Amino acid sequence: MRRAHAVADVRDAEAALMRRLPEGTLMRRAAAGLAATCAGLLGRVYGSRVVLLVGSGDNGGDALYAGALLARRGAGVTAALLAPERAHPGGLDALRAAGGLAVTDLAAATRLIDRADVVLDGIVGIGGKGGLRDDAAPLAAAADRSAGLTVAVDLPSGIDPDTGEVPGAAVRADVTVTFGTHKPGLLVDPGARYAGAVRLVPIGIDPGPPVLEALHHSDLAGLLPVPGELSDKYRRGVVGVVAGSARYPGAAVLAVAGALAGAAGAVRYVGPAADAVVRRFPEVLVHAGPPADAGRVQAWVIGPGIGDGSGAREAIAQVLGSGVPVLVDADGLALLRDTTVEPSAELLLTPHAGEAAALLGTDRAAVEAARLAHVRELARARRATVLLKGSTTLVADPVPAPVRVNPTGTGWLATAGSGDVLSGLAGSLLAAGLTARDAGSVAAYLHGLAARRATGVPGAPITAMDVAAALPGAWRDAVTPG
Ligand SMILES: NC(=O)C1=CN([C@@H]2O[C@H](COP(=O)(O)OP(=O)(O)OC[C@H]3O[C@@H](n4cnc5c(N)ncnc54)[C@H](O)[C@@H]3O)[C@@H](O)[C@H]2O)[C@@H](O)CC1
Ligand SMILES: Nc1ncnc2c1ncn2[C@@H]1O[C@H](COP(=O)(O)OP(=O)(O)O)[C@@H](O)[C@H]1O
Ligand SMILES: [K+]
Repeated sequence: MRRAHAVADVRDAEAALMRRLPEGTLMRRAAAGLAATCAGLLGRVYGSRVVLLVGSGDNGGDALYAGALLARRGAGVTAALLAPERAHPGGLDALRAAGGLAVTDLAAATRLIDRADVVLDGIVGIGGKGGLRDDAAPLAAAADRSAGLTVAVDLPSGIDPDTGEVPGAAVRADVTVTFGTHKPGLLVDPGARYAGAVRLVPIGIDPGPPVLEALHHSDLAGLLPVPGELSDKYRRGVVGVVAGSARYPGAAVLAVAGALAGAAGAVRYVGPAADAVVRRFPEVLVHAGPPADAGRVQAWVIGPGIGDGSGAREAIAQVLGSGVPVLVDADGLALLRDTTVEPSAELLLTPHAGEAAALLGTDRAAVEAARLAHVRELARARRATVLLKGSTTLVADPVPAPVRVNPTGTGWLATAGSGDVLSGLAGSLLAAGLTARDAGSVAAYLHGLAARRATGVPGAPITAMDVAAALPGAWRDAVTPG
């Protein structure tokens, strides 16, 4: 599991450790990791051109000490000081002693950036508030234009470390070297898009419980169910899928395709698209009446393509009161707004940003700009586990717990119907006994992995059915050791 910690907890942990260590130890550890990464990126350090963007805090100090280490190995290092009178004094002395230069003329610095092999962004780190200030923004733009690599120190300056919000201009890094632990803003869009490849340099801190966690391949085997010797299809779990309509039979087929690739022993389809479903998947049990008399299921998926007619309203009331876990997606989410039935078991909602915005009474852009805040708010308000889809998929619980962030996926997943496959898959995992939190995050992981397998390298358009077809291979990948 990859974990990210709140800035306040990082600061407390750093303070606790610093009390036990000689002064400057943590900054030296950070700078050594940073310099080693830069050296690896440069290949040959001797004769290379390195520009440091140095702000007024310890983030600039890290950059200066790393610059000193590179200068000692023969790099030509120049520091552009954004706040000359407040630049880290020890770092500045170290850089000068190693033969590096410092400039305060930012126009001159911009010209150096144009020709740099590596630009180190030490403008701000976890102390940053708001977007980049006016004097720093042109340097960030120059680094973006330069053919050299931009390496962010701790995090790209201008992104909010705790949320990933990007309120103004920000540095676009190719690589981010972060210290001690990940910061949430490095894992959540839009901030994550600015971070490039993230490398973690351990500095020995223990910041306690994380606020964000990302499943790793090695976590999947422990979460995915495996049938035992005494399993039968009912013990493995039956997932009921209420999806599709005469107008949208495809949504039913896609949700069922996802459900069949999950862990349930059987899929029971309920709705008016049974013919289309059985033609494609003869193994599915079908029922044309309401969910209440469809037979036993261990979890329901309701919503894709069901519309907003009276049958759909009745169905959602029935499944919410059924006493088994329910996943609500797509049209079902709109119906949820008017439903008075209290869910009688775990509830998992799977909105995209637009659907989440409608439930929260805000607009899509607001949700996309502050995904973490909105997914938490929706989980609290609806007392449900919420899987917010999109460029960064997040899963939040209604009770305080780290939010899960999905590390897999590809932009090619933004294709019609892929969300239906995801809801079927997650529902199938719910029926197999996973909690809403695990079902949602494991489904997002496998779905993203399947999409990557389907699109290949360098990538090409894929359909939702391609994603469903790639799920068994993704599952096998995920449980293969090593
Ligand atoms: N505290 C520690 O023990 C360690 C801290 N380290 C480094 O120290 C950093 C944190 O240092 P600081 O607490 O000094 O904070 P920062 O260096 O992140 O920034 C603080 C300074 O930046 C200014 N500032 C805030 N927002 C700004 C903006 N939008 N544009 C321009 N300037 C802005 C503030 O006025 C303040 O002077 C970490 O990110 C990390 O790089 C590392 O050396 C590891 C150890
Ligand atoms: N920019 C993106 N990058 C990665 N994945 C994305 C992106 N946009 C959407 N997705 C994923 O694609 C799927 C689309 O689901 P959804 O929005 O419900 O579409 P549909 O209703 O057509 O099925 C979700 O799994 C979502 O997380
Ligand atoms: K930085």
